[in-house]
Amino acid sequence: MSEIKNFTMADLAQHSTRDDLYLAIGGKVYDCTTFIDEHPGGEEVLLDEAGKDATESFDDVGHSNQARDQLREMYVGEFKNDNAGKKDKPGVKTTSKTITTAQSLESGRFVSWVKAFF
Ligand code: HEM
Repeated sequence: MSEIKNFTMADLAQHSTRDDLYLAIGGKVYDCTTFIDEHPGGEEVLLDEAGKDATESFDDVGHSNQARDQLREMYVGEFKNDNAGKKDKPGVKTTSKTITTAQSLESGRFVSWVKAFF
């Protein structure tokens, strides 16, 4: 009966319109459809974040405790970010690969310079 619904990134993205607007904040998913007209910060910012993880933008504003309390009424489930971590890893790999390639290029050049000299 009171089973908790889990939302993946893809599930959340299904609710990204003005008439069906979910946001993920702090690992929880909220149905903000009716709240959109009441938001003191306007509808535009909510529409921008619709169907996404809005944790950062929500925190950046420094919302009051009253704002956080309002969230409770909109709770619909837990956010299971299946993309967590995946985003960063390729970037890190690329960087270290670039450095390695650059370094080996450098030493390669140095070796041929030494060979040419002698
Ligand atoms: C369902 C989620 C949200 C709730 C319940 C909520 C609630 C509120 C409340 C009650 C205020 C008045 C000030 C305060 O009490 O802190 C406010 C202001 C504001 N909110 Fe939200 N908010 C939500 C999501 C967002 C998001 C995702 C953004 C994205 C940037 C945002 C941007 C703002 C801004 C810019 C203001 C300041 C408006 C002003 O001072 O002129 N809010 N919000």
